Amino acid sequence: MDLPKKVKIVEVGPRDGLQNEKENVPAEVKIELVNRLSAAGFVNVEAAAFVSPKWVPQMATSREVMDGIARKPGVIYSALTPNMQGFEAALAAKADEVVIFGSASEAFSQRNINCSIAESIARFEPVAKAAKDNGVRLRGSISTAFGCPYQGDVPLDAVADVVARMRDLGCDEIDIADTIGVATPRHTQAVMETAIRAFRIDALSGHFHDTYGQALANIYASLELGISIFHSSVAGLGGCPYAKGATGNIATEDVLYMMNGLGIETGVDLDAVAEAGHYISQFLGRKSSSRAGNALLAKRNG
Ligand SMILES: CC(C)(COP(=O)([O-])OP(=O)([O-])OC[C@H]1O[C@@H](n2cnc3c(N)ncnc32)[C@H](O)[C@@H]1OP(=O)([O-])[O-])[C@@H](O)C(=O)NCCC(=O)NCCSC(=O)C[C@@](C)(O)CC(=O)[O-]
Repeated sequence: MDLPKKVKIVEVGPRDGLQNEKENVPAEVKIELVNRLSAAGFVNVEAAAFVSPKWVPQMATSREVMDGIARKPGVIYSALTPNMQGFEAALAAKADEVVIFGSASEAFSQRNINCSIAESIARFEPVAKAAKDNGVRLRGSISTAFGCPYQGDVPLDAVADVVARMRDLGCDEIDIADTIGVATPRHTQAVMETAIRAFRIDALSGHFHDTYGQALANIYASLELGISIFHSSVAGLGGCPYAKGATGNIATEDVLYMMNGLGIETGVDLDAVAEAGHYISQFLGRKSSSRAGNALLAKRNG
């Protein structure tokens, strides 16, 4: 199959990327980051999570962030919402899209959202209905679709089951997430083919962490199947608080460099993203983990 000519990159750095930072990242820094990212051309930026601040303290500034960003017309600003309390907060903060986040592994579901998979779907039902009633886009995210830090292997049937449940809730888009970055290309294709049998291919996305350095290869393997939505984090920020040792998402700059080389349109300005990556890395006091981002900045600086 030919590779897609155009892909959508969902920038998840301000949420997935920063949620695990030990040091408090002030709202104004997050706001500046989101503004730089929307200016760079992303049509979807994951900016907030309305979750319990006891569970994920870094996301406690989500309302401030949503209130402070300069909204660019046409950009979808997304927020995670595990339950109705989160949905009400996201609605009040004018999120364009809410994300219900479940798991293909029972053990991870318990650690991450303190309930079983079946209980999580029951919690998502009113959120999904409220999203539809209020004209808010609904995205479903499925963690540990390729492996679980607590349970190990995750069967394909378990992924198919959660994709079907998210579909039946009315999700506009469904993310297949490699939370701990263990997938390899053929495994990626097996999981994605399973998801494609249960949901529209043009609304399925790949969310790859880069723990074992496989994320770009997994994105390429997904492109070969026709998947055309991918998540990534500027400067490769991130890690999940409930997946010890897992590194960040694949760096956005690296994905853009590959897409540009393949002649696949993204609508995003790689240099502007590299600058945004430099901005947040300087704030955090460490080097960006994006190879392409670092190479571009080194070239710029002579
Ligand atoms: C789901 C809960 C809330 C259940 O947590 P719980 O303790 O079972 O919930 P509860 O309903 O019993 O409520 C307990 C307390 O939490 C409060 N609470 C309850 N809900 C909310 C809310 N929405 N916003 C703010 N506060 C809330 C509630 O008000 C109460 O406060 P208290 O009376 O004790 O003061 C909790 O487990 C939680 O917040 N977990 C957060 C998990 C999380 O954010 N994980 C990281 C994001 S997922 C991820 O990164 C993976 C992804 C998406 O990127 C894809 C991938 O790579 O895999």
